[in-house]
Amino acid sequence: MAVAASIEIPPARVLEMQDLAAVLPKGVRVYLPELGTDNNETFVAAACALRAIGAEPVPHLAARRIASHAALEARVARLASEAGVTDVLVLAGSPPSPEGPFADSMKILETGVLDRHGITHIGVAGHPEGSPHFTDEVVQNAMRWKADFAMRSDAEMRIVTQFGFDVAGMVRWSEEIAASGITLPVHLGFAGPTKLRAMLRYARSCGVGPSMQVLTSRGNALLRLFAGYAPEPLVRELETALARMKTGNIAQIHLYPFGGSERTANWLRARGSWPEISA
Ligand SMILES: NC(=O)C1=CN([C@@H]2O[C@H](COP(=O)(O)OP(=O)(O)OC[C@H]3O[C@@H](n4cnc5c(N)ncnc54)[C@H](O)[C@@H]3O)[C@@H](O)[C@H]2O)C=CC1
Ligand SMILES: Nc1nc(=O)c2c([nH]1)NC[C@@H]1CN(c3ccc(C(=O)N[C@@H](CCC(=O)O)C(=O)O)cc3)CN21
Repeated sequence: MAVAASIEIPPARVLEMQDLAAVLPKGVRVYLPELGTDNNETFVAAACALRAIGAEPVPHLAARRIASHAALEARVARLASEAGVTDVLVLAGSPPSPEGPFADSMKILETGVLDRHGITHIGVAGHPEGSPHFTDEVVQNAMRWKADFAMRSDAEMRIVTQFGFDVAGMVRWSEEIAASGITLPVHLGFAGPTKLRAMLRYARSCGVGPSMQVLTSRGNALLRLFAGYAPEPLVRELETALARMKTGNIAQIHLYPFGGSERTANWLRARGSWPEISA
């Protein structure tokens, strides 16, 4: 069976899209990344547009980009009250040093602000292949902290991973965290079908490194130089693995289209990852 999928589309792009309802099915989670370029107005408008077609807006809250407690409160309050947002993804965010009082996702979670505004679902980041920005120990401690927070919190939490290309590694990592007692569902990140050049540029800027070797070793199937990058073989490989897995923590996949939102959406629909979820 086709694995279910969510998608990530920058808020400004959501507002530009001509016929959202034709591109996105009801019930699908649409993450709104914080790229440091969109203000509250744009985030709220994009979340409202998604809500209006029956999709589930999931704005990112990037800790390092939030200037103050008041700014955090204002963003969450508006998203919740004006767009009915109940689901967010809390991340460190890209800046190497914080712009305000929040250095990491934990600092946001512990404010209680999400709870106060009726956020019932929270995603946090997972890093199956580590990151050049921090050590494995740092990321493991963070994962443990997030799992402990999930036990204290009323919100339903999940792990959303950075995109990668090494499916065997992602599956192994998911099994390892389950074995270590972290029972949160995992949504595995993949780059959507897009221009090769765009995908490579983002992989570089997002610090996706080790699993890039899979791309070169798998050659033609993934990297069709003229057609671009196609994730279908990786997602097929995941579906085969899922059918055999004992731990059931891999709940779905999350797509990063990097400029190819419609293309990613059309591919997900065509492959059966987007059955229409009735309201
Ligand atoms: N959908 C998306 O946009 C995704 C983005 N990411 C990115 O992965 C990075 C890590 O984020 P999280 O796992 O949410 O971290 P986090 O906020 O959960 O923090 C975990 C630990 O890593 C440290 N840390 C995080 N970023 C750091 C950096 N740039 N330099 C040094 N230490 C750092 C924190 O201080 C903390 O100890 C962020 O840049 C985030 O934006 C990861 C997954 C998905
Ligand atoms: N460490 C890290 N930092 C990040 O900023 C980051 C990650 N990881 N992981 C993935 C997410 C998703 N990111 C992005 C980055 C750019 C666009 C973006 O600007 N898209 C435009 C232009 C695309 C193009 O290059 O053509 C769009 O219109 O979709 C979307 C998502 C950045 N993200």
